[in-house]
Amino acid sequence: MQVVQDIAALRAQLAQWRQAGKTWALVPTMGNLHAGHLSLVSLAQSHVDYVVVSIFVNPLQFGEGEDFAQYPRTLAADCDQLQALGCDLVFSPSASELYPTEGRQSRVSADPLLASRFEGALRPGHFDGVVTVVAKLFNLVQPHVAVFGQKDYQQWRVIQAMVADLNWPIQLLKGPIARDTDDLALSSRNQYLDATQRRIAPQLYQVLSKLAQAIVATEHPMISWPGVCAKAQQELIVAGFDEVDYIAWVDQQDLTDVMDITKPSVLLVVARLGTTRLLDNIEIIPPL
Ligand SMILES: Nc1ncnc2c1ncn2[C@@H]1O[C@H](COP(=O)(O)OP(=O)(O)OP(=O)(O)O)[C@@H](O)[C@H]1O
Ligand SMILES: CC(C)(CO)[C@@H](O)C(=O)[O-]
Ligand code: BAL
Repeated sequence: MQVVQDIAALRAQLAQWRQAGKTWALVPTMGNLHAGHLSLVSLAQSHVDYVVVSIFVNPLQFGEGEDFAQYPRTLAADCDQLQALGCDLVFSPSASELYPTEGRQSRVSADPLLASRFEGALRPGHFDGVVTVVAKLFNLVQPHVAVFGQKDYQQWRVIQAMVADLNWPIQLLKGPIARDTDDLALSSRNQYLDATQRRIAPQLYQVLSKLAQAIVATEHPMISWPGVCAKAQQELIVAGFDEVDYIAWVDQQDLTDVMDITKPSVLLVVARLGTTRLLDNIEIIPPL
C-alpha cells in the first residue's frame, strides 16, 4: 500500500493505473478509522480493481468553535488498518497541499434545498466545505466509483446531488451504517463520550427504531407523527441526552417532510450528550 502526501505522487500512480486500463474507487474520510470506514473500503473493493482512501481533516467544513483542532488524527494506526484490509493507496495531504492559496479559495456551493436544513442549519457553511473538498478530491483522484456512508445521510444526498448536477461520471455507492455491539452507530466522535455518556448513547438507536416501527404500524402516520415525534424526543431526554437537535421524517430524495410511507423516506435524528453530537437514521421503505 502506498501512502502519498503530495498531489504529484498521487497523479503518477493514477497515470499507471489508467495506462493499465484499471478501475479505482475513492473512499473519502477524515481518518481515525473504525469498522464503519473499513466496511466502505470493502464495499469499494468489490466494485473496482484498486481502492484509494483519502484522509484529510478538512478545515473548510468546520465552523467557529467546532472541534477542528481536537479532531483525532491517527494516521499511522489508520494506515495499519488499511494495509491489513488490502487498500491500495492512501492520500493524506497536508492542508497547504490541498489549499495552497492563503486567504482565498474558490468554493463549490451545495444545493441549498438539500443543504439548508438539519446539519446545514446548525453548522452554517458546513456543506459548502464538504462539497468543495469532495469536488477537489474527485478532480484529483478521478475515481470510477466513490463510496460514502449512510450514517451522514444529508451529506450523502448533498454529494449525490452535486455529482449529478455537475455531471461527474462517477458511480456513487452508499455503505450501510456499521454499529457497535449495542447498536450505537460507529463514529470517530464517539470517543469524546465519557463512560456515563457512552452508556446512554445506544438509546438513540433504540428510540429511533421504536419511532420507525410506530410509523410503519400506523394506518395514518401523518396524524400521529407530531405526537410520536414529541414522545421520542422526551424519551431521549429522559434517557439522559442533554439536547435533541432534531428528529425529522423526510423524503429520501429531496429531504422534505413526508407524512406517509408511500415513498422511500428516512428518519433522521441528532441528539447531544454534553457537547458531542450523535447522528443516526433509519430508512423506511414503502410496503409492496
Ligand atoms: N458507522 C458508520 N458506518 C458506515 N459508514 C460510516 C460510519 N461512520 C462514518 N461513516 C462514513 O465514513 C466516511 C468518512 O466519515 P468520517 O471520517 O467523518 O467518520 P465519522 O466516524 O463519521 O466521523 P465523525 O465522528 O467526524 O462524524 C463518511 O462517508 C461517513 O458517512
Ligand atoms: C466526506 C468527508 C470526508 C469530506 O471531508 C467528510 O465530510 C466525512 O468524513 O464525512
Ligand atoms: N462525518 C461528517 C463530517 C463532519 O462532521 O464534519
